[in-house]
Amino acid sequence: ILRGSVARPHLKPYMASLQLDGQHICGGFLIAEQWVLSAAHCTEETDGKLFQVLLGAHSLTEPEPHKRLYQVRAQFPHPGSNIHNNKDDLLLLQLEEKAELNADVRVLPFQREDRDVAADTVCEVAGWGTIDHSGTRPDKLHQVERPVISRDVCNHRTRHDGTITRNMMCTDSRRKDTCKGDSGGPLVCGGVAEGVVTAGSRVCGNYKKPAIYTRIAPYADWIDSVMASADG
Ligand SMILES: NCc1cccc(NC(=O)c2cccc3[nH]c(C(N)=O)cc23)c1
Repeated sequence: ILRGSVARPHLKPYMASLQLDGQHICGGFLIAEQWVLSAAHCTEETDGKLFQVLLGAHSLTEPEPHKRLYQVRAQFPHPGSNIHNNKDDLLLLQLEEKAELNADVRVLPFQREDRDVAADTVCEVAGWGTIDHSGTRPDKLHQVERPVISRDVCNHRTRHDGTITRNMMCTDSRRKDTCKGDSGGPLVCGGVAEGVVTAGSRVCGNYKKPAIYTRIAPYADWIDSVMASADG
């Protein structure tokens, strides 16, 4: 998160850190007791290894009362996701067991009504992604508020030039923005997850490249079917 602030500890109890060998790779969030939603692109450099999921954390390194690292039973990238574009950039992770819910570990509801969030709506995004252009990685969760921009503005020739589909949404990226390592985290508007951070053009903090999110509502049926099929 560029030019945001340190989040209030454990006030975003749905936040997950997807890790490999103890290193934060991507964000994610708890959508059910045994399920985390993130971005499919996060698996690009994992060489087929399964993530571990850290829940209940504010600091990535310090001991905290309800912090716990969960093993992942299975990962389900959306079948339409691919390395060449941002389409269907969603990843479902089934935890090895149900997460223990408490004050620091909570499920975040996601939007099921497929209707665009109005432009200028101020939403919030959090993550342990890089906090400056030198690529400094924070120990503590950061957050930033960003206004939604319309798909027409985001698709302007000088911005994302028509690549933003109706399954994506954008927020203004002038100065304050998401960045490397924030992918997979939720864009929260009015207490509901409306989008999932996608790296898009990988650029951070440049107003010409607004941040891109995969809208969740269009994928509610896919999410429900994967959870139902795997839960048995
Ligand atoms: N503001 C939009 C936004 C949201 C989330 C992430 C990103 N930017 C990256 O993720 C990124 C940036 C720079 C080098 C990079 N290399 C790699 C990589 N996977 O090798 C990713 C990146 C941008």
